[in-house]
Amino acid sequence: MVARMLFRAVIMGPPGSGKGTISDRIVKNFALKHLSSGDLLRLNIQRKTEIGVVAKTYIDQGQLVPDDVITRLILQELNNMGEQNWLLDGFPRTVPQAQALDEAHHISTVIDLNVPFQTIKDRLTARWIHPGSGRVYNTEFNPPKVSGIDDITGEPLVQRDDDKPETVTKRLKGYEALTRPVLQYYQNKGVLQTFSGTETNKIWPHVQAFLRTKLPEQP
Ligand SMILES: Nc1nc2c(ncn2[C@@H]2O[C@H](COP(=O)(O)OP(=O)(O)O)[C@@H](O)[C@H]2O)c(=O)[nH]1
Ligand SMILES: Nc1ncnc2c1ncn2[C@@H]1O[C@H](COP(=O)(O)OP(=O)(O)O)[C@@H](O)[C@H]1O
Repeated sequence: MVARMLFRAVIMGPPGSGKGTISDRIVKNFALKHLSSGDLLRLNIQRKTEIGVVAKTYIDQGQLVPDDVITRLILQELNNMGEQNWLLDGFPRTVPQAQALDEAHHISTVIDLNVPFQTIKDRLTARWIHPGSGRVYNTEFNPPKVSGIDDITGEPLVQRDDDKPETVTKRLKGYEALTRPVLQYYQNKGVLQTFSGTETNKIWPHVQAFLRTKLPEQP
């Protein structure tokens, strides 16, 4: 029997580069499961789990959560997902995380969103999220139908504590120091696909065309 090739992909890019927005479009067009480390951490914070309490102290400071904490959380979640195609968003963010992921799974594709930092700073102050689902809005780019209210549930939207301008600057510095080397790591493995631009609507068709070469599109 021939084993079915599973699609195991990662989407990377600085905070606010559009990983969540593009992941949503990917999930709507292709059959795969999306796992966002940020959403998972925020869920743990909301539920006040042990991991959530620890993670919050780092996230609110604009720092990365320690490698061992996030790696355990994500690898466990991937195990629960079993034999499915998946897209990991926000993990790995350091070389040790990428190495730990490699030991557990073969990653065939890494989508890198290369968006200039100035573009990002402007976007993040206008970001609003629905904490229950992780749905993301932007007061300019994709505003909710009713200001401050989630389109689907009617529940209130919130701004993320870590989207304050000074915290965003810290997160971007952390990205340069700790996450940029991960791009090199995947480049060396020959799996990195970089998509550059300042607008999601212009980047998305290129990502979609690329994925069509890898996965069947859903009707
Ligand atoms: N102005 C503008 N905002 C965008 C664009 N693409 C995404 N956004 C918004 O920018 C913010 C960051 O996007 P998100 O997908 O959350 O990025 P992530 O942090 O990489 O997951 C959100 O508020 C999005 O709605 C775009 O092309 N233009
Ligand atoms: N792989 C990870 N390693 C360490 N910390 C993480 C990781 N993923 C998320 N975090 C923490 O959660 C915060 C929010 O993550 P995320 O929602 O992915 O941010 P963004 O979408 O803006 O890049 C990060 O700033 C970081 O503190």
